[in-house]
Amino acid sequence: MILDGKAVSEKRLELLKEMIEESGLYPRLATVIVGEDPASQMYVRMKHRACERVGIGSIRIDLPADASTERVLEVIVKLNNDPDINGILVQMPLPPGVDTGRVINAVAPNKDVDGFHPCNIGRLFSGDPLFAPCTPQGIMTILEEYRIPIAGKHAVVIGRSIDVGRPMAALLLNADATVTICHSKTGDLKEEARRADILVSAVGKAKFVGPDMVKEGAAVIDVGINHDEDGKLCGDVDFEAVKDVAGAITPVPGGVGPMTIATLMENTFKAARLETCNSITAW
Ligand SMILES: Nc1nc2c(c(=O)[nH]1)N[C@@H](CN(C=O)c1ccc(C(=O)N[C@@H](CCC(=O)O)C(=O)O)cc1)CN2
Repeated sequence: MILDGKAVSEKRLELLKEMIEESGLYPRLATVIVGEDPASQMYVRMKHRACERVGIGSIRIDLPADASTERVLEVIVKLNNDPDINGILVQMPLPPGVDTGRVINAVAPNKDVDGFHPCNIGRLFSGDPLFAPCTPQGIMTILEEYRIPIAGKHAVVIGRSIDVGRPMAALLLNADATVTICHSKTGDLKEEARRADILVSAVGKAKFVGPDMVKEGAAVIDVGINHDEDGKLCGDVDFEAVKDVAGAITPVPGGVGPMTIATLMENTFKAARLETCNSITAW
């Protein structure tokens, strides 16, 4: 079975549009992009288009590639204090001259719709998430939509990044999976992967996951954004070789990517709702 992330994202965006209309709220997202990286520029454009589609207002702040960390922080502090802004997204990766950690820590946790702030990561790991990072949360939505069982299953996450691998593991754990995180120093990665009922690959290497790493019938989730030898977009999984072994598999494109954006929209609506009902004082 192909897990069609594009179709799920379309469905979720339509539902969200109705929910926003019914709420009478007008959520607002600010994006901050530093530099001219073409892929980042495209993702930010996609995010603003999605905002327009569902009824979220958005502003975009462009900074030059040579912007200092202090300049980026200045922009974030202003957005934190702007009562008209519910969500703040700083497009990643930042140029090497900008201190990513300081930037992430500067975003107000209640506006952190990317879920990268340590407070949000901490809440996620404590089993009480507020904003979970969009890519792993989007994957949970795909699994839920296709009714892939998680509780009691063995999930293996390949990759331990703070934006995907670690939060993915926390979300799966919160859903009662038994979770293994694998990384570059894992002894026998193939053997670990082969034990997975749910295998998530967030490595960033084309064709990293082959059929010999997949248990018959497993759900295989591909987070990779790579290009093959012909320059064509592809994931970490050798899709053609794995699809007949896996019970379910996400394609690239059309799998996890669109869910990242749909989840960002959902998180932004959540931020607006939380502000309205003032429940955020729990911070
Ligand atoms: N601040 C953030 N930065 C980044 C995030 C993030 O969640 N927050 N994730 C990625 C990039 N990303 C969103 O920012 C993203 C990547 C891919 C897609 C997507 O829909 N891809 C399409 C293919 C598009 C194409 O033609 O290349 C697909 O997979 O079908 C959306 C968002 C890193 N940075």
